[in-house]
Parts: sequence; structure tokens; C-alpha cells
Amino acid sequence: SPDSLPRFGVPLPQDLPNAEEELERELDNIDKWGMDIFRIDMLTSHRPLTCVSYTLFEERNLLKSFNIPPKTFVTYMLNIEEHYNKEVKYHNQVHAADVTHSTHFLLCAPALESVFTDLEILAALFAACIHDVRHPGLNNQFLVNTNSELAIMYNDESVLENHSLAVAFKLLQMDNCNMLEALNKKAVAAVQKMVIDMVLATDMVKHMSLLAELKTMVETKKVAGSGVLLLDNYSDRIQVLKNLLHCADLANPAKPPDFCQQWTQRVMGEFFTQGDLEKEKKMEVSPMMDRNTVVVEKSQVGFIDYIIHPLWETWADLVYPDAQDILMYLEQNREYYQGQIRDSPPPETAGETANGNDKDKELHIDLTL
Ligand SMILES: COc1ccc(C2=NN(C3CCN(c4ncnc5ccsc45)CC3)C(=O)[C@@H]3CC=CC[C@H]23)cc1OCc1ccccc1C(F)(F)F
Ligand SMILES: [Mg+2]
Ligand SMILES: [Zn+2]
Repeated sequence: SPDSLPRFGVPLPQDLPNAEEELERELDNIDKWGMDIFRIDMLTSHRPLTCVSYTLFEERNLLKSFNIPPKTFVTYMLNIEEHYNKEVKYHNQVHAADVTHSTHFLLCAPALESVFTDLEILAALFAACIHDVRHPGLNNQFLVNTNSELAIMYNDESVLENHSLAVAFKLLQMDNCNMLEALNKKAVAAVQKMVIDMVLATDMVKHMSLLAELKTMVETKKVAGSGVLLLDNYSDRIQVLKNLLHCADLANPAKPPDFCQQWTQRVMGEFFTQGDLEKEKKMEVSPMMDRNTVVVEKSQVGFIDYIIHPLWETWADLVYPDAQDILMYLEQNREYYQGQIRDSPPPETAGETANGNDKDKELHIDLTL
């Protein structure tokens, strides 16, 4: 019947004869780290988020478990997808679909089997879907420095993250969009709180404290007889979910090389566009956004050494041995970028930089630039 949903939730491109089989083949990899989200973006006429989230909610039986009418779910997700900015080169619906898929994969870790309830899984996938909605392709610092409407609205505090949350919950109230309508008030409140906690934790200013807490949790890790993590209070449970979404948001350097390199091109495109705008507005150009000075490969090595590897190494300890393959991709990508740096120095001895400075001090200088 005309109002029945397309098989993957979204209409497929008419000019691609076997789009449906191609898409089915890509989605067969939905439980694998190497799923090709860029091909899914192409095969769904740029609606990867609705397609991937619909496929995941069906696979996890979440629509039935929470009486979510499929039509309502798809209407809401298409609405969310529309509110990601296609002109933005990195923080668009493809990134949201990628983070949602990575969130699903991390939740599948054997160490987390039966640890989280369906409600918590729904909240984590929902948070991933909406975590960057209405991202303008500009960072919080720019919005604060330019006294933007958004920075005033949110008093300079996690401006983008607050905005994405507000937009997502506002869209839930539109016609035929309330996918949580069948949940009781208590469950809706619980989901909303978890989603808010997780999305606010994707603000990079929270990174160091989030990682410190994760390290403490790993050191005091409680494991059940079956080997799964023991998380017996909200604080521990939400802490793992915050770090899980943060890892999914910081997964690009831990993906197969060609995907990692595509994400790097996209983020450079977005950051340089901001740098150009800062130049145009006679502002001080953010050091990492100046196309005339940034050495992309060096940025990636610094990003991996100071942010990505410490986080993923700690996550891998938490779910040991489930994230070992991810760590392998990360180390492979780090070596690739290091090798791309022209006349790159000899491999450093542990903890020392070439001129004998302590690495962490160098990080401090780097991060405060
Ligand atoms: C695929 O590649 C990236 C994906 C996402 C990000 C994201 N970056 N960040 C920040 C940007 C500022 N950061 C730093 N500033 C100065 N010195 C250092 C030293 C080591 S990090 C760091 C910390 C990370 C975000 O907030 C984005 C939004 C949320 C999550 C992650 C996003 C960064 C990617 O590539 C690296 C990079 C690319 C281009 C320019 C700079 C960088 C750089 F290496 F600098 F990060
Ligand atoms: Mg974000
Ligand atoms: Zn993101």
C-alpha cells in the first residue's frame, strides 16, 4: 500500500538499477566495524542516518519493544536528517550515521553483553543520531567569540551540544514525530536525562575529565563471573555510556585507512572554512584552522597521540579483549600519517620528544594554542 514504508526506511535513487541489492549488501556489514557508510550515503540519496538508524532499531527489535510505530520513527529520523546541514563538510548526516553505527558496534562488545537495558540502548542510539543536529560547521569558541545568538542563549556553555539537544527534543513534538509517545512518563524522563548527559559529554572540553574517570573505572573494574562488566548504579552506567558515545564520536582515526582518510579530508574542509571566515572577519585565526599553516599529517599524529590513542587504549582495557582490532587500525593509521610527514624524524624513544622535551608539556602548549 502507498503508505507502507520502503524496505530500508528511505526511497532509493531511481537512476541506480540495483540500488536495493547493493544497499542490502552494505547493510549486511552493519555488525562490522568496516561497514562502508559513504557507500550507504550514496545508495540512499544522502539519507544514511534514517536508513542506518531504522535498520539498527529493527535489528535490535526496539520498535516492537517500545511500541514505536515504524512510520513515526522514520518520519522523526527523516526530520532530524533534514536538520543536519548538507553544506557542512564534516558535521553532517553522514557523521551522525557513522557515530550511530559505531555506537551500535561498541554496544555489541561481549564485555557489555546484557549489561545495558533496552531503554539504555535506545537512549544511546538516539543520542548518537541527534548529537550534532543543526551543527553550523563552526566550533563553540567561534560562536562565543562572535557573541552569536546561540552563545548568548546558552551562556557560552557547551553551546553546540545544548543546541543539538534542544532541537532534537523540539522536533519530537512535531506531527507524527513523537517516537517516544508509547513510553510512560518515567521512561521518557529517564531516556531524556541519559541522552542529555551523553550528548553534553561529547563537548571536547569535557575530554580530559571524562578520560580520567574512565581510567579510574578501569583500575577499579568489577567483573561478573561471566566476564561482563558489573555496573550497579546510574553514575557508573551513564559514565560508560558517555565514554562509549565519546569514543564513537572520536572513531575516525580507528577506522580502516581509506575511511579514516576520507574523514580527515572532510574535517579539514570544515575547519579551513572556519579559518577562512575568521580571516575574513579580521578575527585571530584558530591555529588548527589556518589552511596556510596547518600540516594535516602532523595534526592527525598529534590528535592520535594526545587524544585518540589514550582514550581508545583505556576503552580497550575496559572491554578487553573486544577492541583489539580497533586499536590495530588506530596504530596503522598513526604510522601512515607519521610516514607522510616529509623528512619525518626518527621514531621517538618513549616519553621523550626529539629535543628531549617531555611529551605532556608539549601537549599542554599544543592544546592551549
Ligand atoms: C578525522 O580527524 C578529526 C576528526 C574530528 C576532530 C575534532 N576535533 N576537535 C578538537 C579540535 C581541537 N583539538 C586540538 N586543538 C589543538 N591542538 C591539539 C592537539 C591534539 S588535539 C588538538 C582537539 C580536538 C573537536 O572538538 C571536534 C568536535 C568533537 C569531536 C572531535 C572533533 C579532529 C580531527 O582531526 C584532528 C584535527 C583536524 C584538523 C585540525 C586540528 C586537528 C586537531 F588535531 F587539532 F584536533
Ligand atoms: Mg559535537
Ligand atoms: Zn560528532
